[in-house]
Amino acid sequence: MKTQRRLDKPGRQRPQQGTDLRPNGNRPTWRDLRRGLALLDIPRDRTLLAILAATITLGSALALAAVSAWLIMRAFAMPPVLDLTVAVVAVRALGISRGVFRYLDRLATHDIALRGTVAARTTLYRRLATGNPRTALAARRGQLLARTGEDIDTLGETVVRVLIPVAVALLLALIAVGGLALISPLAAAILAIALLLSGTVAPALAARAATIREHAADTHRGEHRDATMAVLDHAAELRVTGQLRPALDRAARALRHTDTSIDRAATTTAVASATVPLAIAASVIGSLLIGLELYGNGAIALTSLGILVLLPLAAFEATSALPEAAIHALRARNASHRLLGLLDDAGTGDVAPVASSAPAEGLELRGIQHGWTTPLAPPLDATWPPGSRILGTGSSGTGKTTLLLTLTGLIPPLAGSMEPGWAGAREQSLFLAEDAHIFATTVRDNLLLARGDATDADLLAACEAVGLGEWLATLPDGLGTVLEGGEEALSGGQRRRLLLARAVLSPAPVLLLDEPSEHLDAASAVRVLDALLDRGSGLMDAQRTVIVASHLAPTVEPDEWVRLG
Ligand SMILES: Nc1ncnc2c1ncn2[C@@H]1O[C@H](COP(=O)(O)OP(=O)(O)OP(=O)(O)O)[C@@H](O)[C@H]1O
Repeated sequence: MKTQRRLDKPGRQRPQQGTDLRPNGNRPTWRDLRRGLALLDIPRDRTLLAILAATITLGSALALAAVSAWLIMRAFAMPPVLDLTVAVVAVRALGISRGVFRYLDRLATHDIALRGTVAARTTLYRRLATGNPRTALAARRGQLLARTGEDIDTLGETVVRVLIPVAVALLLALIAVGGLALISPLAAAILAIALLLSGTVAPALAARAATIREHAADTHRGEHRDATMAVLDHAAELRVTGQLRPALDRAARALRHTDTSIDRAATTTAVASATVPLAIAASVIGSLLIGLELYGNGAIALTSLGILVLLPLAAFEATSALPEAAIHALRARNASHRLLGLLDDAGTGDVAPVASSAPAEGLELRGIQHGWTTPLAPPLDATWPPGSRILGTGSSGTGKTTLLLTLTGLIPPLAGSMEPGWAGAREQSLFLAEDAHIFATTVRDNLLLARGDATDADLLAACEAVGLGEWLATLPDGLGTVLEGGEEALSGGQRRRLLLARAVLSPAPVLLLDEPSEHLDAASAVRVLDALLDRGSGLMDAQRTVIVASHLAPTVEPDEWVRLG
């Protein structure tokens, strides 16, 4: 009995949510985060500037607290007003410098983060483009988007949310403790301990709570959802086989575990949240008691007593950002782990990109078996000299696209070999995927992708050859017309023809086209297929090898049929 739905095509792995385990099962580590941060290429000098600006920002708050305390206490003694003016001006200056330096700090940190994400994205794109093509082909589109989008953003934010705040908290703690030590070393020691506790215990607890929550979301909530869906989808069968009660119990148990985990996470979060105010209270009360005693003995002035009490309040501003930093560090560690999975899978990026001017050598297949995990067809032996016209047919899912990807050298075959080899195949061929991208730019730029040095006359001739001449004549700016929204600006048939024009323009000696007639009306579809398979049609140079995958039957006879399923 089928109790679980499988939505993916067989062979494709569903990624886990949250704490993403790599396919080989290993878990994210802090080393992953270090390697991930290296991708950001963080410049040392800019980072130091950002830390300086952020420290001055919070340092201004600290100094503001000290000067205000002094001012309050001094004003209490009602001195001549001129005694207070310097302090009053200092309070204003510190208030302004705080705002100014916060702005500079934001500019500097965001600059580092944004440059970092650009660097990481460039590395990832380059690796995907030039590394093992199977990595990008096997990943689902959503997965790639998440890695290149969200995960790299999370990694970039680590600069703003973790690295700079931790460095600033450390610096500020040193300054505050040092400043307080000038008045009372004992009060400074208490402040140091309180800062250490709130800077380590609270972040550790916050991170622990986040891990518990994530684990609950990954496992128990997933179990609950699966068990509930099984009951909802198969209640009748489960009742007949006596499995309904155990299935309901399973769902209830998973829900209980989810609730327990969430409660545990909430308790841990509550303790983490209480740690910082408790540390502040301990430090302030300690300072007050020490200060009162010192003041009573005449060892310090009233103004120093004020500073002793108010300074610790401001000293915790930097540490209070650390629990959030710890949670983000965990998130960035997981993102880094997923990214590195993709990068490592893609390899070192030393596979040559497709060069389209290689001479045609033809193809010689010896026992090729194509497939992702298991062979999709019996071994294929063939000799296709330059200029061959080959048609791969078969119903949906029989492996036509996979065969083309294999012959282009984009995914390795499960068995067999090919002349001119896989790198050679990549160099001499152009694969035109069914869903090849149309960019939201001009018609010209969309065509120049296939051959950068083509003239407007070449582009117009290619459009004419694929039946886009009339359409092009109606466009306001002809080749210069921008396709707003990319493929949304085109009908399905126009899109196919534009892709076909790319194939016509491309100088690659071997062309592999996946369903080139899709979305065309029935008569045009067969006409296009015939033109591709007929060497004399003039659509493609007679010396180019054209391999087409299609579920349609042409009216001309190709040089060879490859029948799949
Ligand atoms: N990226 C992938 N990763 C793993 N398996 C895949 C992948 N793409 C396709 N497959 C599997 O390979 C098999 C053949 O798929 P393929 O897309 O080659 O068939 P097709 O004949 O081109 O189908 P269609 O006519 O529907 O496009 C299917 O079982 C499919 O699930």
